[in-house]
Amino acid sequence: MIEVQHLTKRYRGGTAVDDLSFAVEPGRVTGFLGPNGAGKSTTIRLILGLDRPSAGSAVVNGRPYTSLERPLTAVGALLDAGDLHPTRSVREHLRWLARTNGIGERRVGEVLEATGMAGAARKRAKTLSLGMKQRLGVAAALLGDPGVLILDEPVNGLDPEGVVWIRHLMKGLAAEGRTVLVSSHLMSEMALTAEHLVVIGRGRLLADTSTEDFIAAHAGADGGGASLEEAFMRLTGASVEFRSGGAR
Ligand SMILES: Nc1ncnc2c1ncn2[C@@H]1O[C@H](COP(=O)(O)OP(=O)(O)OP(=O)(O)O)[C@@H](O)[C@H]1O
Repeated sequence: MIEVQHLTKRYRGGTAVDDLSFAVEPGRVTGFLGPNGAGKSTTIRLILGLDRPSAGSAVVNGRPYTSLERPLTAVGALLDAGDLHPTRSVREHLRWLARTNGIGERRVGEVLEATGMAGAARKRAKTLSLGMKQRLGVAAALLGDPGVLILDEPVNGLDPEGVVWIRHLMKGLAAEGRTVLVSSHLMSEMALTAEHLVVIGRGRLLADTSTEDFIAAHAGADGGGASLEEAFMRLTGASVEFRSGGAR
């Protein structure tokens, strides 16, 4: 379980996360949505102890991430899939992570199989496609068999087979009773994957509800046939900071 309470992060230029409170429950996939610049990545960085909050707190299983003894066995995270040592191979990267977290060698083989990366185990990081880097990032997140998974834009760069694979993977992890928080801009994919949504805009909480209720609550005047994309755009319209010319 992830609990965020009155979380605030101010930068010189403004406030990225503004008095944000929500909880991510185990046993379901929670989609973390918001327009560009809404504060999703900053919130995730604060949960993972990669940044310090200006105020408020974020805890995983009741404890700040930085106080977890073997963090990879509690929380698996995919942030920037490109953040790899360029000349290290796929297997070496996972071995290094396993070694530094007290995780046995056998688990490396298991996550390579689980992510479809076994055939690419000897490839160097710099030669991987974006989709393969994403798969390696997911493999690293799964390495410690954690009860909590945080995935920032995991669908980026995946081919259609990969999109279906990650969808089933996330649902399967949630069905095992794990806590799964996933950020994405792909509303059609989120509609298929996330049972619950936390939606933010300009660093503030806009909605914390089931996907079904979210769509129903923000349906158009006629009420029928609304998609998650339409509901999202209706709710976040006022929070969008970057709008392309000609867009409504
Ligand atoms: N290190 C930083 N210094 C200053 N401002 C920052 C920093 N990191 C993020 N911000 C600002 O905080 C706000 C939130 O950014 P963040 O990356 O968290 O949004 P996001 O919801 O993840 O956006 P996107 O969907 O585009 O990835 C933005 O206005 C961004 O410019």
